[in-house]
Amino acid sequence: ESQLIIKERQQTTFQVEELINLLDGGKEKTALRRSIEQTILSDPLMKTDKIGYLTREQKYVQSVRRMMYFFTDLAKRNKWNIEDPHCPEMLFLSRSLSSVVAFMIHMGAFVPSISSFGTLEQVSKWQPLAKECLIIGCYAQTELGHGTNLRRLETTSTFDRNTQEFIVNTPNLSSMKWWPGDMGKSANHAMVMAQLITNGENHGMQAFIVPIRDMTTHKPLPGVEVGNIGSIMSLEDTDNGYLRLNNVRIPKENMLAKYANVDRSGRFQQTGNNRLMYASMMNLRIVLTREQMIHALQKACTIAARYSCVRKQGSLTPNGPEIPIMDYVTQQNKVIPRIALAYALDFTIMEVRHRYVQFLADVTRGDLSNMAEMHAISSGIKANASERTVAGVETLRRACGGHGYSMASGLPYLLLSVTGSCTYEGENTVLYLQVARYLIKTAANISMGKSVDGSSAYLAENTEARCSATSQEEFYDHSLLDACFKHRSKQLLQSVAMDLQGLLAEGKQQMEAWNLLSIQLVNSAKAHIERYIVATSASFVRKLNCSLKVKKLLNQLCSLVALHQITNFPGDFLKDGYLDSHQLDLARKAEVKLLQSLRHNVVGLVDAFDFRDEILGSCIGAYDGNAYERLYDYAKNDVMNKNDVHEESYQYLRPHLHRG
Ligand SMILES: CC(C)(COP(=O)(O)OP(=O)(O)OC[C@H]1O[C@@H](n2cnc3c(N)ncnc32)[C@H](O)[C@@H]1OP(=O)(O)O)[C@@H](O)C(=O)NCCC(=O)NCCSC(=O)/C=C/CCCCCCCCCCCCC(=O)O
Ligand SMILES: Cc1cc2nc3c(=O)[nH]c(=O)nc-3n(C[C@H](O)[C@H](O)[C@H](O)COP(=O)(O)OP(=O)(O)OC[C@H]3O[C@@H](n4cnc5c(N)ncnc54)[C@H](O)[C@@H]3O)c2cc1C
Repeated sequence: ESQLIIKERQQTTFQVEELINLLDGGKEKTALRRSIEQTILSDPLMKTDKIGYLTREQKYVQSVRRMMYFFTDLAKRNKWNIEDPHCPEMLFLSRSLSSVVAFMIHMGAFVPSISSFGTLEQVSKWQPLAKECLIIGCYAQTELGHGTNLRRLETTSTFDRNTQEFIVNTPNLSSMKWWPGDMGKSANHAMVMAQLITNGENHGMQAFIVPIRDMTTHKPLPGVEVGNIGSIMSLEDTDNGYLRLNNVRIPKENMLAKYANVDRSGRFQQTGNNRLMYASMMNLRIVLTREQMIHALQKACTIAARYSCVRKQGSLTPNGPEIPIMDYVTQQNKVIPRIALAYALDFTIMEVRHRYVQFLADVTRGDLSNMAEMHAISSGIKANASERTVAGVETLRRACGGHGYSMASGLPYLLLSVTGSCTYEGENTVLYLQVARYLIKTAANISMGKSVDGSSAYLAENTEARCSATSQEEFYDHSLLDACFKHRSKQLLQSVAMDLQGLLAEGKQQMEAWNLLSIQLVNSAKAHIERYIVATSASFVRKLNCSLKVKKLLNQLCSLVALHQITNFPGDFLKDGYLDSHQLDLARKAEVKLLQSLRHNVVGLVDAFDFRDEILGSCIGAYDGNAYERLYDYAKNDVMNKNDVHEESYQYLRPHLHRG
C-alpha cells in the first residue's frame, strides 16, 4: 500500500464504515451487498476481460455469456430478486455487475413494462416467461425518424376483425424501430409501441408484444427484418437494433390492455388515464439515475481522489519537497465539489425512489394526483444528474492529467459509458421542457390563488428581495443557501411566465411563444431541479441518525454543492440584486475554506463509496494507491507488447530501413 494513501487514511476524521453503512441503508445491507459482490466477483464465469482490449463483437459475446449465466444460474441459485428494480439486492447487483449491459433492457424495461401495461391475465402469462429468460424481450419505442415525439410514431397496429388479430407494420423507412437495446441480435420478442388503428380510426400509442425471432432457430420470423444498427460511441456490450415489420400478424391478446382495450368488433375503450402510457418511463429514468449516473460519478471521484493523493508534482516552497496534487486548491476545486455532488445526488435519488414507490401505491388505488409532480421530478433529476455527471466525470478525468487519458485509468470508459445518458430515456432538453411545462402550470395556479404543495410549494412563498448574509460563515447555513436557490428559481420562473404572457398578448400562438422562450424555460427548469437537489439532500442529512462527525461532514458536503453552484454560475443569483458582488466574494471565500476543511477527509469520503478494485477497473484509483506499479503492469501486458518486435516492423519498417 502506498505510504501516501496510508497517511491520507490516517488523517480521516470519521469512521469510514459508518458512512458506508449509511449509504447502503444499514449495517446488514452493507453485509448483503458485500456478499453479493463477493459471489459475483469470485465466480470465474462472471469474469470480464480487460476493458479496452475487446472488439465490438467480443464485448457483445462476453456480455451475453455472462448475463445468461447470471440470470439463469447464479442469481437463481442465490435467490436474488433480480426482476424487482426496487429491491435492495437489485441496487447492489447492478453495482457489482459494473459494465455489463446485455439484457439490461430485457430486465429493466421489457419485464417491468409487461406489468405497467398488461392486465393481470397478461402479466401472469408473459412475466414468468420473461423473468425466467425463456423469452428475451426489448423495448421498441424509438424509430429511425422519431424518438422524442411519441405522438408521431409511425409504426401501426391495425385490428383485423375477421381474424381477431393485429397487423403490425413499419410502413416506411423512417418508421422502422431503431436503437432498442438487446434487439439487434438477442431478443426474440419486442414490446412494440405503435399507433393503434381500429375500424379506420387512430387511437394513439399502445404497447404490443410482437414475436420477432423463431424460438427454435432464432431466425427472424416471416415479415420481420431485424439487425444491429452498427458501431456506437460506447456501451457496445449490447446490441442496439433496428426492426422492420411487414404485415406481421399477432393475436388480439398481444395488445397490452391495462389502460385501453379493443373488443371483438374493434370498438376501442380507454379504461385508464392515457398518460399512464408515458408514466412507465418514470421508473427507468429513476433507475438509470441511480444505477448508472450516480455510480459512474462516485467511481470517477474515487479514482481521481485517490490518484490526486498519491501523485506528487511541484511544491509550495522554492526547491521544497514535492506535494500531492490534492494540496493544490485548484485540484481540490475539481475533485471535492464532485464528491459532494455524488453524495447529494445519492441522497436525493433515495428520496425520489421513496416517493416513486408511494406514487405507485397511489396509482394502484386510482389516485393520480401526484403524477404531474412525479413526472417533473423524475424527468428533471434524470436530466440534471446525467448532465452534471458527464461534466463531472470529464472534469475528474482531466484532473488526472495524462494518465486520465489512458484507458488504464478507467476514466475514459466511465465517461463514454455515461455520456449517452443525456440522450436515452428522454433527451435532456426535452425533459427539462417537460419540467418547465409543469412549472408554468404551477405559476398559473399560484396566480389564480390556488394552493400548491410538494416540491413546488416554495414557489408560492414570499421570499426576501435580498440575501441577508454579511459573513462567510453564513454561507454554510443550509436555510440561507436554500433561500438563494428558491429565490433564483422563483425569479426565473416569474420572468419567463411574464414573457410568455407578453408574447401571447401580442398574438403569438402558444407553441410559437413556447419555442421563442425555450432557452429561458430550460433555465427555469434547471433552477427548480437544482433547488430540489439542494433542499432534498440537506433535509435527508438533517433526518439522519448518525454520529456528529459524520453529520458535520455531510452537512459540509451539502453546503459545498450549493456554494459551488453559486460561485460557478453566479449570474442568476446576482441578476436582480438578490446577491451583491460583496456577498459573492464572501461565498467564494467560504467555498475555499470549506474545500480546505474537507481536504483531509477526501480519501475517507471516496472509500465510503466502497467500490472494490475489480469494479473500479482503474490502475490509478485502486485502494492501495500503487498507481505507477499498476500502470507499468498494464503497459507490459498490452497486446502490442506480446513480442519485442512487432510483425509489422518486419513487413513495413525493415525493408525501408535496409534500403539505404
Ligand atoms: C412527453 C414527451 C416528451 C412528448 O409527448 P407529448 O404527448 O407531445 O407531450 P406533452 O403534450 O408535453 O405531454 C402530454 C401530457 O403527458 C404528460 N406526460 C408526459 N410524459 C409523462 C410521463 N413520463 N409521465 C407522466 N406524464 C407524462 C405531460 O406532463 C402532459 O400532461 P399535461 O397535458 O401537461 O397535463 C414524450 O414523448 C417523451 O417522453 N419522449 C421521450 C421518449 C423517451 O423517453 N423514450 C425512451 C425510449 S427507451 C430508452 O431510451 C432506453 C434506454 C435504455 C438505455 C440503457 C443503457 C444501459 C447502459 C448501462 C451502462 C452502465 C454504465 C455505467 C458506468 C459504470 O458505472 O460502469
Ligand atoms: C445507447 C442508447 C440506447 C437506447 N435504447 C433504447 C431502447 O432500448 N428503446 C428505445 O425505444 N429507444 C432507445 N434509445 C433511443 C432514445 O430513447 C432516443 O434516442 C431519445 O429518446 C432521443 O430521441 P431522438 O433520438 O429522436 O432525439 P431527437 O428528439 O431527434 O433529438 C435531437 C435534438 O432535437 C431536440 N428536440 C427534439 N424535440 C424537441 C422539442 N420538442 N423541443 C426542443 N428541442 C427538441 C433535442 O433537444 C435534441 O437536441 C436509445 C438511445 C441510445 C443512445
